[in-house]
Amino acid sequence: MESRSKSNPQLRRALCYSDVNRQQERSPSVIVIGGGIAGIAAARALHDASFQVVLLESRERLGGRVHTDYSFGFPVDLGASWLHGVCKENPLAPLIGRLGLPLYRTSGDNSVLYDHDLESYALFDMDGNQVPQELVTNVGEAFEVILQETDKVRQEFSEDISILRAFSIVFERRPDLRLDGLAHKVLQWYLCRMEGWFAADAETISLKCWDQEELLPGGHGLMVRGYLPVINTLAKGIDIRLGHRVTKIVRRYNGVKVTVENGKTFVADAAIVAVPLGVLKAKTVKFEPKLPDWKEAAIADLGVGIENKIILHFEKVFWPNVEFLGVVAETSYGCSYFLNLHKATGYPVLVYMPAGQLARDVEKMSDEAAANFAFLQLKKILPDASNPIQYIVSRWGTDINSLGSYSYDTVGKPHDLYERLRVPVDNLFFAGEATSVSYPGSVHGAYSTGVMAAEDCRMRVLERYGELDLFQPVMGEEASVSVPLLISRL
Ligand SMILES: Cc1cc2nc3c(=O)[nH]c(=O)nc-3n(C[C@H](O)[C@H](O)[C@H](O)COP(=O)(O)OP(=O)(O)OC[C@H]3O[C@@H](n4cnc5c(N)ncnc54)[C@H](O)[C@@H]3O)c2cc1C
Repeated sequence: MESRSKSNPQLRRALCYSDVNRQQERSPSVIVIGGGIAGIAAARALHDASFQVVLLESRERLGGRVHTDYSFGFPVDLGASWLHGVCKENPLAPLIGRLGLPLYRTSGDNSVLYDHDLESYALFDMDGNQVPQELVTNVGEAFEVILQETDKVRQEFSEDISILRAFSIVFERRPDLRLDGLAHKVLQWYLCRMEGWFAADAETISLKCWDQEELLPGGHGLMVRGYLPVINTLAKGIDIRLGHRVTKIVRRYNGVKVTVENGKTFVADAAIVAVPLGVLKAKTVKFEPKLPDWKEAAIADLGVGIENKIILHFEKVFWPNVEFLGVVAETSYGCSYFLNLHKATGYPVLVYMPAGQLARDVEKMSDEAAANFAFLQLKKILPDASNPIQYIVSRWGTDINSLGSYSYDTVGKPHDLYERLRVPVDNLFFAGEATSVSYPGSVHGAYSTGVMAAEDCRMRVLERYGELDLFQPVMGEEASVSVPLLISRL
């Protein structure tokens, strides 16, 4: 047979063709739904493990809640912009290091409360007077004591309550911790930043669970050139279909059938569902048979918060040379936060970041009104501020591709919801930030869930094929190459 094929090129071609065909028939296949960091990480891993992979993404762009915009002529992130955990243990560190992407560290602290070091705090009252640094530091320390006291409340109460309720119990018990005047407003600002971390208001954040996520060492670093290069690198060579909004996922014992908006269908051995929690909550993707009750309950019970960015581009810098400008107020709702991108990138840009109810209210405005609103907050502290020359407004809460910014624990719901969201259902695997038990609401957490779902899927599919040793493990050489991170503080 072999010698015959050598002597007859036509027959040899035919054999090769049928070999390829057979190989392709045998090659396990997976559909990845959602082209955010989690979906792309899963697709990359399975592609590298010789699976046939197709990734279906509803938008006309990749990245999801990683969205680097270049319309100002330089990169600005409308979604994620920090690497939380600037250290080699961060699962994204090898890739960021290899790409030589610089990071600007805003904080060396590993807490969820401080994404900026205390010395870079520049807070102002509504009249534009800067709050003395000593007061900012003292109130910061008082805030930590209050949180320690809330821990005692947590131990005593069998039922979960909100962070806000816990604060008022602490103030009833420890009147000495109550602050007045300017100090009270600074405290509200700290609360406002805490709400920003969860993208939710203090009256909805769970006292039992607020500090359950893990924090990597190394503090918080801004991706100076934006997050998109990470997405683009991971996506290289993958069969990606943009503008493919999935509407239905049918699972059978021998595979899955996925339907997109225009009626086109895709079949494969398994699927990885990496759409946001907000999209799952909205039930715009139908599952057949329906998802088990425990999965549906987890989708319903886990919270999804809103944080937005209003990015203001000015002709030149007219603000103080600090990492951020904060406006303190009587309530956390009234406080403001402007990230000074000029510090990290050299471009004259301020990013206003409302969260929770304020973010929801700002989303009801037109882009122009939202940009004006942000500018008015700035005018309160810098009356001579010149008008922005350009602006961009994000709408993560109402965008049908996200329907929220990131997940958080709401009052009275168990912390194991993240795990329940992750657990596969037959040949459906789940990935995305809301399935990350250790690092929910983050890019590196979402990335890890993609890699993990890919590994679970690979094992499951290959067990069925009975060919476990034929394919490479999903974590290939990339993970082992270590290049140090480029970290700066200008
Ligand atoms: C304003 C903001 C600031 C943030 N800041 C930070 C930060 O500084 N650092 C950090 O670590 N994290 C941050 N995060 C969180 C981080 O961005 C997310 O945790 C992470 O990007 C989520 O990735 P994902 O893959 O789980 O989801 P996504 O990125 O949302 O990906 C899901 C994908 O599914 C697609 N999709 C939706 N519906 C369908 C459908 N029916 N069919 C097909 N595709 C569909 C979406 O278009 C999207 O591309 C921030 C988020 C926001 C919104």
